[in-house]
Amino acid sequence: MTLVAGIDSSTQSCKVVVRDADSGALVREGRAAHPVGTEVDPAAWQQALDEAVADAGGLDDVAALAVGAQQHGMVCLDESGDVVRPALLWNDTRSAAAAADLVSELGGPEPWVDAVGSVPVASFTITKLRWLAEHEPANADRTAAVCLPHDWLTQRLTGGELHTDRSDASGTGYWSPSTGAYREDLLTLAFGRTLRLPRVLEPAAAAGQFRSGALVAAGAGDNAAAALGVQAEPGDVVVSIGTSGTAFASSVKPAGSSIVNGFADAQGRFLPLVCTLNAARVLDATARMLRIGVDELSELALAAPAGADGLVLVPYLEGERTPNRPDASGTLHGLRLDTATPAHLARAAVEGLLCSLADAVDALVELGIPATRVLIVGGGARSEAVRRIAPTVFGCPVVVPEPSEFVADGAARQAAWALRGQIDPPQWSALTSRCYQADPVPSVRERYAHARELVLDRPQC
Ligand SMILES: Nc1ncnc2c1ncn2[C@@H]1O[C@H](COP(=O)(O)OP(=O)(O)O)[C@@H](O)[C@H]1O
Ligand SMILES: O=C(CO)[C@@H](O)[C@H](O)COP(=O)(O)O
Repeated sequence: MTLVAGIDSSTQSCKVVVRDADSGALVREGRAAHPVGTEVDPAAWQQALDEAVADAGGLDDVAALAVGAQQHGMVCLDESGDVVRPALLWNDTRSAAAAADLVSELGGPEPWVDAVGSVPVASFTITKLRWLAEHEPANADRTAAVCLPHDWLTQRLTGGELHTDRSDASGTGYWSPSTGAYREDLLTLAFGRTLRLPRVLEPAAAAGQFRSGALVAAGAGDNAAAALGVQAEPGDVVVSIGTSGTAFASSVKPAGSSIVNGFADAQGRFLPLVCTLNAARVLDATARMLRIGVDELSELALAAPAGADGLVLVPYLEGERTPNRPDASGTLHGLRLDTATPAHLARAAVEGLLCSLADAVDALVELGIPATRVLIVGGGARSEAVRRIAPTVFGCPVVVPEPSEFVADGAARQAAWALRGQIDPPQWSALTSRCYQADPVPSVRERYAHARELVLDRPQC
């Protein structure tokens, strides 16, 4: 049996899967936690990767591997390749003002969509570089190269040059998915000068070799890797409920708007995507407030009536990216004596999270992306309440594949593809999934849409 490994270095943890290159069957897996926070020393990712690899029984017997990782994070390197400062992650909103400045300096949102497929918000690397130039000039001066989490880890595995792939390059704000070229003029606009950038590899290319001799494939941003992992079909919109909430679909043409990020995918196509900052951790936070676990939260939510008798949670607990409200806070509307119960709060949390993701799916549909099926993946998809309430909010049946580490799975599938050198990725066994159906309850989204406009920004401290 030929083995391949896939790595998911995501916001909260690092996961490793080892699979059969031909059938995709899972052979073994491992994981390790990442530090909390939106600013992380990349050495912590390396340490978690080493622990997760050990937990997965090592990689000595794999023939190829690839890294999927959280998108956008800014890893600055000096002339010797050493890290200049802790990486700023995709969910760090300190560069929100820099993002607004950059949008206006280029003449508004449309020129950005034309140039790089997306309008940069605080998540995008380019806005973090502007922030660095403005707030930490000494660190900016020391910076000779910039790369993303998957690029950095890939380089640590190969010991060679910096490489990236189309999907992660498309989240920087200085690479165009339409032309496949860097926009060093935009990097210069943001940072004042250009920097050494990773070489952008085609989907099935190799970045180098691991110390064991195994092939290291190009890797990808985590959402593009998940798209490879779920083997989505045309008409499928994938909704991922991890630390971030994302809705995305594969597209043969580039597609972006002021709300939809026009990313590239990991198969030579495109991946229009909408991302929110608040997803599975909305459930974690609500469970914490109620002093219960997420399984009990799910039971409570299912015990309350649809619409929670008018209690609405707008879940902007980390500010928000879509809509672009970096300073917003979460808000609870409709509190009355009868709705002041744990079950109502649990229901409002699940419905609020799902309403924000239904808005994300709508933004894709408005751009002409077909949504025949909605597939739900990510840690939050393990919640029975999420699965059963989702069709009432989305207004359509939802398909939930048997839980798996889809980002790591997609990275493993890419590794098998690069190893075999075929035109298309290998077709692995179809996923087992379950379809959830329920009557839509449109009033839930209507009330949420009203409440969404009423959130307050966090007070300045
Ligand atoms: N049964 C569950 N119900 C609700 N949330 C869950 C459940 N299992 C895991 N989670 C949540 O999923 C999140 C992790 O999901 P994951 O997709 O691995 O995130 P990421 O890739 O961003 O690190 C955590 O916040 C965790 O609490
Ligand atoms: O910023 C985005 C997508 O644009 C996020 O989806 C990150 O890629 C983080 O992903 P998770 O850790 O939540 O999987």
